Amino acid sequence: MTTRMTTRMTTSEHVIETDGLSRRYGRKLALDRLDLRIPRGRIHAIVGANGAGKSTLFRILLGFLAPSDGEARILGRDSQWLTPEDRGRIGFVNEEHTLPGWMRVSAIADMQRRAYPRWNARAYDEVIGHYRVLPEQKVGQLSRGERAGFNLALALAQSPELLILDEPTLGLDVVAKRAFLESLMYSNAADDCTVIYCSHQMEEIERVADNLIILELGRLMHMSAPEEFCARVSHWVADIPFKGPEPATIPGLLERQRLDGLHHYLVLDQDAAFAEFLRGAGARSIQSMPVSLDRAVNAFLAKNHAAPAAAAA
Ligand SMILES: Nc1ncnc2c1ncn2[C@@H]1O[C@H](COP(=O)(O)OP(=O)(O)OP(=O)(O)O)[C@@H](O)[C@H]1O
Repeated sequence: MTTRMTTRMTTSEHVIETDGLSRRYGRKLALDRLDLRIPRGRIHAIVGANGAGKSTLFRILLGFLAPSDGEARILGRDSQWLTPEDRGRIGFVNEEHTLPGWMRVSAIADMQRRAYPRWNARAYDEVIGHYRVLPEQKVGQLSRGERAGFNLALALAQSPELLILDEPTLGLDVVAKRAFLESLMYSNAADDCTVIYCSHQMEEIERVADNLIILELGRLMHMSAPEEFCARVSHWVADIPFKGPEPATIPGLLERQRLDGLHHYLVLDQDAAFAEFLRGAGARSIQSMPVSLDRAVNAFLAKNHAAPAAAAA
């Protein structure tokens, strides 16, 4: 009795739960004992370098791939045993925007309306209204941006509890990307569901995400509000004669550069004591400044820094 109650409570709090989730492809470990809890509500961004394991994670969560070890639950269900009803509670849009090119927009929308009992025509109209998509057009005739918008309209009209967007704007130009983000951010339907947004586009993450999840080599490296992550990374500029300190001795070093005779350091988890370190290395002047999310995440990923995961929000 107690166990069942606990299970139910956990499922209402988290849309995604993985415990020791691993996935091997031959000798390659794509997910490495991943423990991830994504709370219900809001927009969660998953970022990671190429090969970090994001697509593998989604494929397991959607039940298309089996774990090698561990467990994955989505909306409280074991991802390997999803029923059609469970799947109806999950919307999924990826970069391929795979819909039959020969079918008309109106025919697909009708088909989806019949397939999903909680079909929300207002949400569909609201999102598709951002695009110049005509009902009589065939999917194959739509531009990439229109196809992305059409997919988003279909996914949101399904009234999903969870919407997974896996690089939805890949290959779109700046105008189409903006249209996609705006139609997502201003959709009332998106307010009612938890969104998981996977992208390499940091400016998109900056605009939409309430929670930033960083994966690296199949492991959880960080999870917090984006601004909290930004606060972990600082940029220091020091006027140090000659070479400056040895990289291996610089605490938290992510990235260093020498520009116009000044030493620039991007460091992780350093406070005022870092100025002391630079002074000790012979710095005559020191300046510190905040960094953008884009720079912070890119430097973090490039460094392959083995920081412990922050506590789940
Ligand atoms: N079918 C497969 N067979 C062998 N190795 C695979 C297979 N699919 C993925 N991998 C490997 O698993 C690792 C994780 O791949 P995955 O596609 O999940 O990463 P990703 O984070 O989605 O990358 P990207 O950002 O480039 O899409 C990679 O090293 C990849 O080479």
